Amino acid sequence: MKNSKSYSLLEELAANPYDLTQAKALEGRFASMKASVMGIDYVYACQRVNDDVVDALQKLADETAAVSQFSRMMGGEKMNKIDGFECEDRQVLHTAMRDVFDDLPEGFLSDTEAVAGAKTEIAKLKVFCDEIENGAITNAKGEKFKEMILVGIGGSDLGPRAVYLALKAFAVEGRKVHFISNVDPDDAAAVLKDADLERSLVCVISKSGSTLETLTNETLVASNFEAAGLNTKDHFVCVTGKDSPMDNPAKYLRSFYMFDYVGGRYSVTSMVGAVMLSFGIGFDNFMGFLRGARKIDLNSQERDVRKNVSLLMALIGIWNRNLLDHETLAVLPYSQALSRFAAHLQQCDMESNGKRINRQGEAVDFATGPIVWGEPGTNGQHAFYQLIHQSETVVPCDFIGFAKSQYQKDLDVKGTSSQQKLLANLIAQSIGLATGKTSENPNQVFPGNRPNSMLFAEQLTPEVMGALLALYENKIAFQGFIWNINSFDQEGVQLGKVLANEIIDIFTGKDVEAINAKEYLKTLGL
Ligand SMILES: O=P(O)(O)OC[C@H]1O[C@H](O)[C@H](O)[C@@H](O)[C@@H]1O
Repeated sequence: MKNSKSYSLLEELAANPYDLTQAKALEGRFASMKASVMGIDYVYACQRVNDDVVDALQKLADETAAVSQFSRMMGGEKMNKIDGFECEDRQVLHTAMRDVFDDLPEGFLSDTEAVAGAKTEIAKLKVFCDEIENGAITNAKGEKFKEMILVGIGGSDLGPRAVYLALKAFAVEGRKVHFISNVDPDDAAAVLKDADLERSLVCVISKSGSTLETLTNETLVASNFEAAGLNTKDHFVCVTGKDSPMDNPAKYLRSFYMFDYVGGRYSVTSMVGAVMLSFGIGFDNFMGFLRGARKIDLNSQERDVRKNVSLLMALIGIWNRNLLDHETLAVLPYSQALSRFAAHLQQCDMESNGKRINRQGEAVDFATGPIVWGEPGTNGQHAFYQLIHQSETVVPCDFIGFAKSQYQKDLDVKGTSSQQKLLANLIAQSIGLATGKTSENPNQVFPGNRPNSMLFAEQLTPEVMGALLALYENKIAFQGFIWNINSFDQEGVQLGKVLANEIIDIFTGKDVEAINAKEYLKTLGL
């Protein structure tokens, strides 16, 4: 990236980034610095960019062939690899999971085998949902199921949970979904205390079929069902990779499949999200969610960065990370329903781009993925906005807002509705962070030039949620393409697993060296 002509131009422009604090700095920018897709507006007027910077970012995208790499990814080229070294050497085809709408315009051609696999699983799921709905599948007493317990962790929990909470307003009447992810026994105990096991399905999700936490929790939950005299075969469904250690249809009421070319953190639009979401919000709403994601995949094929929203988000992120040297990204949804969206993006972004070597196995000499964090507004304003306004650390922010609430239950208090109060705070924060404020009192100076963007839609519907998810998934992929790193493996999680297994061996009395662990355990009295 750094040896491209466009990068040198960007470095020159970064020497004097647009000053958002100057008088009338924002005038006329909101309309001109806006890219829209599917009724979602991406407003970047409060970023420290001008047209010259955006033109240079376009050149960077072109020089690094970002959009053509995206099409090669969709077409099935093995993008998950490191040349010359042992690696996963896999295709990356999460976009094929939503390329299932024959009425949507043909974009880049998706890998046909992956699309066929997605359609097969979706058809299987539709039958399952109908059988649950019409009572063809019930518990031993002939009662319909009304709860589902999802057992999974990482990509088998974070994305599904974030999307379910985001769309809980569209929940099927009378149905509830619970989540068990942590191996901490209290996580399962709290759910099992509340759930009505007799009326519950359990959806065990593990792509590898070998994740310690999930296998442990499956056994723990199964023991509770058995203790209640319930046959797990009547209640447990499974989502795993074909032929994984968990692939055992005889053991489950139903088995659904995900594929090795769908990374865990990109798997919400595969059966990993589908089974629980279709139960929780209904199959049609799940398909609406998929449709929104597909429409973004089509928009992500635009070569013009002023029209390709996820590419524009990626490039502005690179401008902030590499040219302005800002280390983190705060995702601040002014929507309580998106309470776990930043948590999902932590895995999707940081597990994808928290890398230090490029796709040729060489150390990179620039920063890569940002530290992603965030909480819904207005709550965050009462927690960490002091730092983002006045500390020396500049935190670029992604605001997310909606004109209408999901439930449309509101009340005018002192002349404004709660939604209006929410939006007033959202827009005030975006402007305040950008323009800052001078004062004679040094303690009341707001330096401003805190870059931020706004993603804004009419309402958080299943389709808009699918679009939001894909905007960030595709942004992350574009950044990896431009940085020339492999965004699709996760070697960094292996060391912890190996060390944990060594300590588990100590607990089981096996004779292992593990000097550090033994001294640590002794110090802690364990
Ligand atoms: O779905 P599983 O195979 O159980 O994996 C669950 C998670 O395990 C690890 O943490 C991986 O780094 C994640 O990418 C994955 O989502």
